[in-house]
Amino acid sequence: MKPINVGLLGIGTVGGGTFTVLKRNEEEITRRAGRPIRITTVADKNLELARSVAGEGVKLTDDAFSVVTDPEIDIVVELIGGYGVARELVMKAIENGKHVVTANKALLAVHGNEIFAAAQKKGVMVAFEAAVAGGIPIIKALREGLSANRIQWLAGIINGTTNFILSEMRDKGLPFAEVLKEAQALGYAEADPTFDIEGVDAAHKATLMASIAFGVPVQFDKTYVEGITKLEAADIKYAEQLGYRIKLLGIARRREQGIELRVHPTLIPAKRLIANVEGAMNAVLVQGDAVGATLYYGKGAGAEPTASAVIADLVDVTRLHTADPEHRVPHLAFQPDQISELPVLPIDEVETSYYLRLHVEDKPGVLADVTRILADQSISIDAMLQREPEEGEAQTDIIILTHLTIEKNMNAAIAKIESLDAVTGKVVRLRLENL
Ligand SMILES: NC(=O)C1=CN([C@@H]2O[C@H](COP(=O)(O)OP(=O)(O)OC[C@H]3O[C@@H](n4cnc5c(N)ncnc54)[C@H](OP(=O)(O)O)[C@@H]3O)[C@@H](O)[C@H]2O)C=CC1
Ligand SMILES: N[C@@H](CC=O)C(=O)O
Ligand code: NA
Repeated sequence: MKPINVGLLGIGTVGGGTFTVLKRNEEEITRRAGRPIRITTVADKNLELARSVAGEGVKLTDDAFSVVTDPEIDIVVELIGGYGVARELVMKAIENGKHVVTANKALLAVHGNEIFAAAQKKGVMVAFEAAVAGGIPIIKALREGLSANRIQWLAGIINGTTNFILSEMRDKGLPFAEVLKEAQALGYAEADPTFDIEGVDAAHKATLMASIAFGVPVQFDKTYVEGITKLEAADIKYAEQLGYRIKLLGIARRREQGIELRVHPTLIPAKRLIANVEGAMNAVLVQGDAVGATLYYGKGAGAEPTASAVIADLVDVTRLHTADPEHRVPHLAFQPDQISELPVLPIDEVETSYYLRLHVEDKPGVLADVTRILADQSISIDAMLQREPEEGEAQTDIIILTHLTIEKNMNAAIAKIESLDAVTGKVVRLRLENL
């Protein structure tokens, strides 16, 4: 059968992995797709590197635009990354009637509405399994496997770099900067690693999952984002003492008034499966009304795990490209004319439990003042831990875990607690989910 022709843009970590796996498993992939999938052209800025990965028999160019306009190319695989040239290339590819496969979550989280609308109009597919949780087929699960369900919430460890950093810091006591360098060397980190450590990459992925789960437009600008750079070793230690682990979670939850969409370090009970996801591994929990809780676990970054998702998309697109565009699974799972208006709630309206660390003077009455302030905001306490002050020490830490409350009530309580004379410095506040 006539091969389907693929143009690959960017032969770095994921592009290289895609090339290797496609070649290694060529026979099985062909049998699954129904026809050979051939990368006929590769565009990369570094032609020497491209030649060393692609070998002979593949056309090489440093002009990616010549690939997206090439009439011989059926599918464009965009693995350059970023919002700049990648956006122009994807839009141009769509304009030229090419299907697109991309791992670029940043691009889709920011420009997804425009890109999916253009693809829909042109009758082409934009497939992006690799963009969320790398090799884990979470897009497939959300778009197709769980289509009978009203999805209530999802929560995931969806950034391998930060999970790797948190694991190595906790288990080996290594410093942040050293572990980040290792994550970069292993190919996990984004070109700009602040995207990883400041939670932006996880927010891109959470944004995409929320749109598919709830049938709302892609709204990265409404997502609350907090990374791991302000996390302190003391809080990781106190959390452990109270039976919790801290993970950077992407959370999307349906509430009556709207959708919670947030990324932040989160305390999770240490016994839960998701609390034990270590290193660069990813895991996503999805709660559907019919199926209950489901958990997806695997490698969320790295050359071949991500290539696994890119190639699965290539197989899907190869199978479906002759199908009537109206009868394909919609990009965001719901029919485009039935996208919901349900708003994304501001962080002030989010409902969660909290971990608070207060640095206080060790004198009578402080605790009574703090508990009164919390009670005034209708916040009830679940657990408390007070560190015994060392010999001669005048100050100590109090750790408080609360039951569910609304973020704005917690903000008001924290402001009042910080104004107490006996409380020094800022109150450390982390969110806690009893998933
Ligand atoms: N690495 C991972 O584990 C994962 C990555 N992703 C996503 O996959 C995409 C690719 O990531 P990754 O492979 O890690 O990135 P790399 O930086 O390793 O690869 C990108 C490649 O594209 C090349 N490139 C840059 N600009 C152009 C251009 N204008 N024309 C042609 N080639 C160009 C780069 O060349 P040069 O180096 O010379 O600039 C490089 O070889 C990103 O969107 C990323 O977010 C998704 C999941 C996991
Ligand atoms: N930088 C990302 C790569 C995959 O999306 C991560 O660390 O998870
Ligand atoms: Na995936």
